[in-house]
Amino acid sequence: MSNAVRAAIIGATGYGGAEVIRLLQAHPFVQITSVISTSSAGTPLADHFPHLQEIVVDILDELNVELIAGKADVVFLATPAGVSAELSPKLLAAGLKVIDISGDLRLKSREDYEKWYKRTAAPEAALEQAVYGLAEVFGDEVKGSELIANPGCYPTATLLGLIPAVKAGWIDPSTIIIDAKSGVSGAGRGVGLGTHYAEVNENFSAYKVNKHQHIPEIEQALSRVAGHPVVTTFTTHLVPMTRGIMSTMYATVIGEHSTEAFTELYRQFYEGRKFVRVRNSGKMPATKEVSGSNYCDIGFAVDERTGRVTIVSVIDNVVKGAAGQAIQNLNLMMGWDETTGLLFAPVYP
Ligand SMILES: NC(=O)C1=CN([C@@H]2O[C@H](COP(=O)(O)OP(=O)(O)OC[C@H]3O[C@@H](n4cnc5c(N)ncnc54)[C@H](OP(=O)(O)O)[C@@H]3O)[C@@H](O)[C@H]2O)C=CC1
Ligand SMILES: CC(=O)N[C@@H](CCC(=O)OP(=O)(O)O)C(=O)O
Repeated sequence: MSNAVRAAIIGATGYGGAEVIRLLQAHPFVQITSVISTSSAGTPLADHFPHLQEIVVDILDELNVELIAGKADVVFLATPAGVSAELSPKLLAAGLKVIDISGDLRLKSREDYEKWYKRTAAPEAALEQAVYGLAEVFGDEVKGSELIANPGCYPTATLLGLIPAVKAGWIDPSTIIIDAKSGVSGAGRGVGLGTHYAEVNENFSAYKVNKHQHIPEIEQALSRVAGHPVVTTFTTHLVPMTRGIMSTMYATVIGEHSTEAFTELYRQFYEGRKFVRVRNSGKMPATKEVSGSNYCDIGFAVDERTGRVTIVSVIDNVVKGAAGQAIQNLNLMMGWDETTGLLFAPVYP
């Protein structure tokens, strides 16, 4: 691969970083040239993730911008909130393309970021430059860009499920309620009481109610599409499973639109976009049916009795909700087919 794009992954010892590495191993135009850790530099990646045995470079590098610029063309940041806000401007200044999987560059308003993330926001210039990489909706802006704010896992499932209906004016945005559930890998690899086996197994809990950092991200995108400010109710739940997000959304239908009509509207909206699969009329998707893949599957049911539609959208949080969509965005940035290296079936059962 002499003309391959050289990729570095920061946060390689975490779930998102490991998934970027797993997927890039099979990418025909990308070569991994650096896997980076702040806590374990000098040790083999396989000590942390024995499933990643055969990558070309397997000793973890330290985090050093000059070192990265000498080895790579593009950098994936799979790092906790706060890291990219400081690091991305330095990586860009060193001539690198940056794909940030964290939430640091998604909100255009510094004030919103500081309110919801409770951290110092990235510099204004970086926020202005960052393109929100919801590939199936804003993919045209991703093409040729240098800095991508990869969408959050919940916003990916939710926005892909809502945007066509909002854009068409078929649902009243002020009535939207989003009921979302995630598997535990969404919380990352770090240990904590909230993800302890005995706390999560055989349990089902709501968390961060009205406080979740993805609320402003969802509202920002819906407002942009609707053309006026939209606020929503968004509740997240932790499910005792490893991967997967299901976002169940309710809204009042404007006008007369059947389940079949919604199905057709979404099929037209996502025509030619391989990673969104609209289920046959009235059929609902399940998380296992997208597990390990870059697909987002969507189903609908209009209730004529209440005048509301129920929209169910599922993704794998680590793939379409993070690493897979990040690589889809790299494909778009580079002018490659967006599906390059990503067209594999889900793992089932
Ligand atoms: N898990 C998921 O499903 C999704 C996660 N995200 C976001 O992606 C990011 C990564 O998530 P995830 O992989 O789950 O988290 P993990 O906790 O599993 O991994 C994060 C990694 O970041 C590294 N890190 C920690 N501090 C620093 C630092 N100061 N500088 C550089 N690297 C650091 C750590 O590695 P080391 O200590 O070795 O440097 C760690 O392995 C987060 O912002 C998360 O919110 C987004 C969508 C979905
Ligand atoms: C199950 C679980 O805890 N999920 C995490 C998802 C975090 C995430 O992806 O955070 P950013 O998108 O903001 O980077 C959460 O709800 O906070």
